[in-house]
This record gives sequence, C-alpha cells and structure tokens, in this order.
Amino acid sequence: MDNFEYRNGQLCCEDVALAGVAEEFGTPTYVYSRDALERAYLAYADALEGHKSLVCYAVKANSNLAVLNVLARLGAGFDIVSVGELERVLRAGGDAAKIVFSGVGKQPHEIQRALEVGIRCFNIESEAELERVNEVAGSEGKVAAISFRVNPDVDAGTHPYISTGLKENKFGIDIDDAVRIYSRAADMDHVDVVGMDCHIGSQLTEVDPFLDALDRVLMLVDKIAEQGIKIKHLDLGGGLGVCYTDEVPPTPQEYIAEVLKKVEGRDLELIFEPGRSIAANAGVMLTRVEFLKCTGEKNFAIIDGAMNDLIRPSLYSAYQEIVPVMLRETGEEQQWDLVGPVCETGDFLGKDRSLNLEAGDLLAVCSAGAYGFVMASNYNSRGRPAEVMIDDNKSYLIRKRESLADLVKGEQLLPKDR
Ligand SMILES: Cc1ncc(COP(=O)(O)O)c(C=O)c1O
Ligand SMILES: N[C@@H](CCCC[NH3+])C(=O)O
Repeated sequence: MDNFEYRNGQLCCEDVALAGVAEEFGTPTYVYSRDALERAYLAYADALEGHKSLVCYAVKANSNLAVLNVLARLGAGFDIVSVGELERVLRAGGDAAKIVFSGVGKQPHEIQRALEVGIRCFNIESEAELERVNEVAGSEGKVAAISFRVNPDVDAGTHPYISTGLKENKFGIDIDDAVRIYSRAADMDHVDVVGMDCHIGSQLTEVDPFLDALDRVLMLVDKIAEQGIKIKHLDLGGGLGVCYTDEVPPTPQEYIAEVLKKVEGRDLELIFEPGRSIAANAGVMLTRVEFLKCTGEKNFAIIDGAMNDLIRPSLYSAYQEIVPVMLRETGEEQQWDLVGPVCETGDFLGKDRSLNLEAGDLLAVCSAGAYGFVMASNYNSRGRPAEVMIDDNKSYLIRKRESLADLVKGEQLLPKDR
C-alpha cells in the first residue's frame, strides 16, 4: 500500500488518521491518496520519457471525477469503454485528443459522440464494429482514426475471469485474420488506420506474457507493412499487476524497459492503458465491525461493508489485506471471517483472517483503489459508499454516500387505476 502507514498505532494517510476520516464521513468509505495516484502515474510517464508515448489511464479501474482530474492535470490520456466514461473524462478536464476508446460493443450514439469531441482513436474489436464505425463516421462526414485490438492468443497466467488474450475470449480480432481485416479497413473511406492494440489480461505478475504478445504483434505490424499499411502507434493495453499479498509484479520501469528493447529502431509511438497499477494501492476501504458472532464452527465479524461495496472477494475469490485502523495493545488475535450484511453466503470481504477484534472496531480493506467503488452496486438497496481523497494532509469528500433519495430516484409506481 502506498502512503498508508501506522503512526503511533493509528493507520494514517500522510498526517490524516483514518479513524478521523471514518468519524467524519461514516463507513464504509473509500479513501484515496492523491500523492500515491500521482506517483503511480508518473512511474509510467517517467519510464517512457524520451520515447514517443502516451499513458492512457484505464478509467474503468476508478472513474471518480477527482481521480480523473488529478491524472488529467499531469497530462494523462484516458482509455474508455463507454460514452459514460467519455463524459466523465471530459467533465474532469481530460483532453479528448488523448482518449482511446476500447470495448467490444460500441453503440452508434457512443461512436457519434466520440467523433464529435474528437477522440484520438477507436480501438476496434471486430469486423462488424469496423463497419459500424465507418458507417457512423460517414454519416457525420468524418474520418475516424482506428486501431485493431489483436488477440495474440497468449496465456496471461491470470484468473480466467480477467484473462482476455486467448482465442476463446471475446476480445479482439483473431491474429490470423488480421492482415485481411487491416487491408479491408485501408480501403474504407471513413476510417484511417493508425494503430494496433492488444490487452491480454489483468493482474499479470510476470513480464513474459506481455513480451510474447508483443513479439506476435510486432510480427503482424511487419506483415501489414508489406501490404503498404503503416502503423503509427502500438497500444499495449494495461494489465500490469500489483501486490495484494506477496506478489512481486514487475514495476512499470522494469516492464517498460523490456518493451523499449523490443521496439528499438522502430518508428512507433507507444500507448499504455494501465488501470489497476495506477489506482489499486492508492486506496483503501474503511469499514466498521458491527457485531461479533461466534458459532461452534466459525467466528464471524459482521462488518458494515459488503459485497455490494467491494465485490472482488466474492466475484473472483480475490484476496485483499484487511487491517485494523487502530492497533490494540491488549487481547489476542483469533481467526475471523469478515462478512457483510447482504443476504448471500458469498458476501464476504475476507476469510480466516487473524485479527484482534472487538465490536465497533474500524478496519481498512487494502488495495481497494482499483475495481472497488466502480464495481459497487445497490444490491439489497444499499447506498454506495462515500469516497474521500487525501491531498496534502487534508481530507476532501469527493463523492457523497448515496442516500435513500438517490436510491429511489427515477422510479415510479404504476398509475392508481392499474
Ligand atoms: C482494453 C483494456 N485496457 C486496459 C485495461 C486495464 O487493465 P488493468 O487495470 O489490469 O491495467 C483493461 C482491463 O483489463 C482493458 O480491458
Ligand atoms: N475487475 C477486475 C479486473 C477487470 C479488468 C477489466 N478488463 C478486478 O477487479 O480484478
């Protein structure tokens, strides 16, 4: 975790004690460190210094406007997958000319809006999508800059739900079909072929799968060049893993150094789309223990945070550290399952954790800055948590907790005579 540490037994972010944040804003609450976000972004930007490049933060990882704004101010580009993410980036002050648009199912109105604001590139994932982009651009009297997401068929060695670069996955065009599709696109009037992209999965902890994919993609760049189609940029997607427990993924510097070796001598701008590796360890989720319930079989700590607030443990059996916000000097650690109030057996944030707990204790779920709040839902009619940013030793509320009024907004009863 970056920027979160104990001081005098209290978990702090900079000089801010997280117990105070919980007191002021309630729980569950996500807390992000601006400094940690900035440093994680700059690790990419600095490693690419001197090379034509763009770091497009993957908005899906954490799309809070304040988070996007912090990155936009550093000159980040953005990788989006919907018009909703596009509008968020624009509202946060992001530059449309630095946006790449990924995703397998772009709708005509989304393409239209992206053309209107002048995004940098559409990352196209199928031939049907190519036809759609060409058609929409034509009807707008525009030419869309495009790249094809190539599926290089490599095993990213990650959880099957977040692996994307195998033939059996829904993503990208088949690498064996790519020359034909590129040639077809080159003959179309309303698209301009500028790039090639690939993204093989998320939470990769080794550099080799990235490099295997890169080798395959570079071979394709050369094959396409033989057809007279010049690729200006290569977008290697995101996917670099972070440390949740004891993983030791390559740093952005290490990863990028390997990539630069492989592309040396080529006139190729590089784009990266990191999400998790920028945001995950810049955030925690605070939650409070409501009750302790010890059955003959198990010790349960019932907490006020649940699967609707942070779904990664339930969805992928993902492990995130859970630590006390205030260290206790007396008492002993026991094994606890940390479970939420949602009516599902799968509603847990951690299992068999050694903690010294009492009812009322505050806990921090670590590495929650990416794929945390963005995947929260209103299941069980629970309002989504608040979000807070720590910036220069102060806390700022960057999103209010959802209220009952927010929860029923837009719904209506049938007319009385029905
Ligand atoms: C196309 C694309 N780019 C970037 C990302 C961000 O990935 P990560 O958060 O693993 O860096 C994803 C999500 O996996 C993605 O699908
Ligand atoms: N949401 C996933 C990652 C998905 C990556 C998006 N393509 C996670 O929490 O690990």
